[in-house]
Amino acid sequence: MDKRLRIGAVSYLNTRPMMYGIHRSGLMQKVDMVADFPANIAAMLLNDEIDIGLVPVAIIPRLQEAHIITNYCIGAVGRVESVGIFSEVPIEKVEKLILDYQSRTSVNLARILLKEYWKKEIQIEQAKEDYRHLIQGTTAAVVIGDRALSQQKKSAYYYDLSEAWYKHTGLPFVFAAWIGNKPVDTDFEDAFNRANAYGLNHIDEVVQELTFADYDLKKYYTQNISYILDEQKRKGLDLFLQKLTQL
Ligand SMILES: C=C(O[C@@H]1C=C(C(=O)O)C=C[C@H]1O)C(=O)O
Repeated sequence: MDKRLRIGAVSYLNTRPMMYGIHRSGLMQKVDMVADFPANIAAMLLNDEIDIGLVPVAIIPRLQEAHIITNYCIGAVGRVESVGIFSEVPIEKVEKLILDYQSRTSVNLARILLKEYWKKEIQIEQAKEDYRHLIQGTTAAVVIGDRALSQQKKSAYYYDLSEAWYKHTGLPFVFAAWIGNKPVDTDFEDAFNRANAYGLNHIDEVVQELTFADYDLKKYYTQNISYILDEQKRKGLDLFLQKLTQL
């Protein structure tokens, strides 16, 4: 039986190098791809509407089975530039934090860092729809993805959560990884690895296809997002999952 695999990916700019490789590989004849914001891809994997997703790692404990596949992820070693707390006042003065409805990992990272790194208790509110106009006075918000790259031009203060994590733990951070909710055939995983690698080896071509005024994408893909899921990233991921249970 030849069942098509259903794959979900994050629709942000940060996945474009991976998508470049996947779309140019033979895999597209074997899979159905959907793209959406991270919280929606997470819900699809949890509901078994997809078999593999580039999902926020914070949902790993909620999956009955979580198989991390490929050697690639959406990670960062230090500043990521697209995940942060935005505010009009310094963090010491912030009284309320609104959490991005598109995120599952970074909103929990913000809560961990507020507790352990900034050592600050504040009122937390979950956003339901666009909320960035509410960043005013002592109300701050977590914003992720392309909107965060643009928000840096608008808000007076930006606290990069990957940088804060690095200062706090000395480890890289993994935001999202390719995760299957059932075992994945090794031939498929090998081909998927090659497809991701192909895209990451063609960053100049990826950048040429895109127009984005608010940030230098070549810099974003080569100095901010760190795509290789190596030992240090796995350590960072394990530590994050451990801290998540203590929230
Ligand atoms: C680095 C990023 O990582 C993202 C953050 C996620 C989250 O907070 O749940 C999920 C997927 C990633 O694409 C970003 O969006 O800028």
